[in-house]
Amino acid sequence: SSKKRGNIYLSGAGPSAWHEEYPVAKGKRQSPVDINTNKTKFDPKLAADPLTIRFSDSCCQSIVNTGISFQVTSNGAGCELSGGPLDSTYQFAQFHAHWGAYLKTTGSEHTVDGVSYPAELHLVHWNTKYDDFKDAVDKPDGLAVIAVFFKRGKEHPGFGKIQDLFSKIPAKGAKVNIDFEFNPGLLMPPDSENYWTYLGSLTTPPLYESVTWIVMKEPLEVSVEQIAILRTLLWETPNGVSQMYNNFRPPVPLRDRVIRASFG
Ligand SMILES: O[B-]1(O)OCc2ccc(NC(=S)NCc3ccccc3)cc21
Ligand SMILES: [Zn+2]
Repeated sequence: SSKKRGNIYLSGAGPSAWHEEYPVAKGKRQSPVDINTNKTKFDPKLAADPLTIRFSDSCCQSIVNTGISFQVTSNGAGCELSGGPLDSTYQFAQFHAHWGAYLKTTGSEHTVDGVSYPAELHLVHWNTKYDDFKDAVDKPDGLAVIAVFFKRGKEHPGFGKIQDLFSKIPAKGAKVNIDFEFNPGLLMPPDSENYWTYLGSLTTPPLYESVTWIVMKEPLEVSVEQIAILRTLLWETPNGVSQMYNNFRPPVPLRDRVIRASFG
């Protein structure tokens, strides 16, 4: 039943079976991938035209439980991305995350030299050459996503303000307004100059090959309790409603791609 199939990670064989319904899952520019730092290529052009990341205090409107993550949605006002690998201006649409299970080291989608982080944040932007997000979402240059790894360390009070809303979105489709100022720029690591970039895809069905990935080299520190709080979100599983975790796609083959680095 559709209820049973509700959870794309836990129904059937999970991510390894997605190709049955979405053949593009075995495509040439799928994500996530392992970032083998011995095979990345420094591109001085990326440093010559620095990535310009602009966020504002007034750009986050609401938070929703999508059934596979939380999602903070934005009308994009004053939040734009350009430069670096991008040939156009991209507007901020939403951020969400992927994470692992208690006491496990997995959780992120991208890995670095085969190593996972406990969680990975995605800040999603769409190319303003298109009319809107839905028009951009399946175009080869349609989306640009900033990925920020989470690592266990000191508490991140800013992210904590978003997590305080989790109890208000207990089930798939639940949504509340964000009635305080939250600048997503708070979620960027101290050094956001150093990143890797490559052409890839959505990491969840429909897996559109429409994403220019910008993966920050430096992780963001959050507390171990904050990682645990991610798992207090709830989702449907074949065995009923339970804690949300392991909502990540493991890395897929890089195929004929080179990951470029903005740093030497
Ligand atoms: O790979 B990601 O998890 O991180 C980056 C990212 C961006 C977007 C999505 N998926 C979306 S927006 N699907 C809904 C939708 C699907 C098709 C049309 C409109 C709307 C997933 C990811
Ligand atoms: Zn994502």
